[in-house]
Amino acid sequence: MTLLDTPALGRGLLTGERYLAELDDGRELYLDGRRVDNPAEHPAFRPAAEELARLLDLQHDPAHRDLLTWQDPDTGQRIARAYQPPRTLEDLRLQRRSAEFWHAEALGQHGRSPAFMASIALGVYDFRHQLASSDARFGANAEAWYRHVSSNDLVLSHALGDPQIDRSADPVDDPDLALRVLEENEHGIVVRGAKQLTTLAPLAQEVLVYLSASFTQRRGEQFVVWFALPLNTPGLLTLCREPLGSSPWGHAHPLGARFDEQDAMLFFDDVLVPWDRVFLLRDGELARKGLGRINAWSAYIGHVRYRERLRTLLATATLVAESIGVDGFRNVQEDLGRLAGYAELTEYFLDAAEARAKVTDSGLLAPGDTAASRVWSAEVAASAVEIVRKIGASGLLMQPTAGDLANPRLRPHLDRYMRGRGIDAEHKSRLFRLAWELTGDGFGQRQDLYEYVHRGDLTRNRINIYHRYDQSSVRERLLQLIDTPAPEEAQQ
Ligand SMILES: Cc1cc2nc3c(=O)[nH]c(=O)nc-3n(C[C@H](O)[C@H](O)[C@H](O)COP(=O)(O)OP(=O)(O)OC[C@H]3O[C@@H](n4cnc5c(N)ncnc54)[C@H](O)[C@@H]3O)c2cc1C
Repeated sequence: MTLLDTPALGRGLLTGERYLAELDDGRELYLDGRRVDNPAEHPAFRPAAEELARLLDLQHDPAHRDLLTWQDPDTGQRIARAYQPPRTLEDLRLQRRSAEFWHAEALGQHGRSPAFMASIALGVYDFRHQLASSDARFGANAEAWYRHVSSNDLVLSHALGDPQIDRSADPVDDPDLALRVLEENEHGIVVRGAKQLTTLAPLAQEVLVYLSASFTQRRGEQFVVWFALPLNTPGLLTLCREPLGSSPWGHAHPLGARFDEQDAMLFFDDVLVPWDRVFLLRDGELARKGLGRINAWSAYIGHVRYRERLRTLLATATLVAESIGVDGFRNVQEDLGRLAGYAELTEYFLDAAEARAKVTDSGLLAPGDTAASRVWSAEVAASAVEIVRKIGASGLLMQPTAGDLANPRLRPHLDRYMRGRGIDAEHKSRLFRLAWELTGDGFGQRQDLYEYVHRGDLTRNRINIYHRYDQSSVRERLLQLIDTPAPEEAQQ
């Protein structure tokens, strides 16, 4: 059956159980040089997969179902809220509230929540008429794929970037530098190459492959392609990075243990992409135009997550400050105020995206573009983390392990000298380890790097804002002022 025959009713909302079972799909997944048969059963992936499963189950909880899901009036089927095509401001705000719920549960640590990727699938659906203008089949494919992923509630990942081999070279001269279309045949296109860094790929069901802005401007049209594939497609290899979620030293790594989404390199070993899964081919202009369009909702959902991450950093910094009695000092309160200001600003940006929402050519309501807020988010990310590190200082490192706390010879010393203000040594060590996970250890560093780069190249984003910002009226006024003699000059 091709995607175009996808029935209007899929298998419906995922349950945690179905999600975990479907990860056992025979995909070619590698960790540390070894093939992983089933990520849901592997100790490096299981905790994060189970956390996703727990959150997916909340969609079925009568207490949350109406917020997290939407009943499609045409089919009667419930789909995840993020897959709902929004037509009114109320629809958009419900998507925001639903994402707020998920990201509050995940403390802002899920960059690739299913909702984030669902909103990109929604963007592909919204852009279908433009895709059809390039090739009628591609518009129909985009619509069928959206129906397939939304009605089956699939967990998705996305891959945009080329492998980091030589950024000064052109793929036309060395085709390994970018994923390319090797041939077109009656079944589809055959692609060869790699994509660098696809978050959640080991725990997702499908990957959407497209291009970031700079890569759409390349010379060879064979490098311009958008498509989607299940992660168990023959010839598709997924290589994981080193896991960051577990520690040999036991207690209190609550974030890494639950939220290490994994990042992966994808190798396409002459992979056949069936025609019904191709959305765009050899059209750089359209790919460039499409990037902002298909990410309109994900930028909004991504901002909801960022707000929650800032709120988590603020609450952690406050708890740490209180636990060592520095919360009353002016300089510490100033830093906490700076963090609180960041969190508050993210809320204004979300309100602005709603206030500037526009109806697209397909009739959906897309959040307004607040590109400057995305640049700002990357700019302040490091300073938000820095505040927690500054307040926690040496305590972020020097905490007893579970073994230390269980040692009767050490324990009296720990209780006496490693307690905090009003808290015992064990609670303090758990709190500070969480703060270290957020801001210092491998997991924290990964989250920090994510914050800096995941919105795309900061330099390019700043240049884009500069180019599109309308300065004409103030320029005009300044030029008039320069050309008009000042009163004292006129009298001379
Ligand atoms: C944790 C994490 C998760 C991510 N998740 C995803 C994901 O799910 N899907 C996905 O597609 N991507 C993902 N990314 C990739 C992310 O989008 C890229 O890291 C980002 O776009 C920057 O690209 P790069 O890492 O290849 O850096 P490069 O492009 O290699 O840049 C390296 C440095 O060189 C500079 N540079 C590069 N080219 C030029 C040039 N032409 N002129 C001047 N300076 C230049 C850059 O500014 C930068 O400082 C993720 C990245 C991280 C770290």
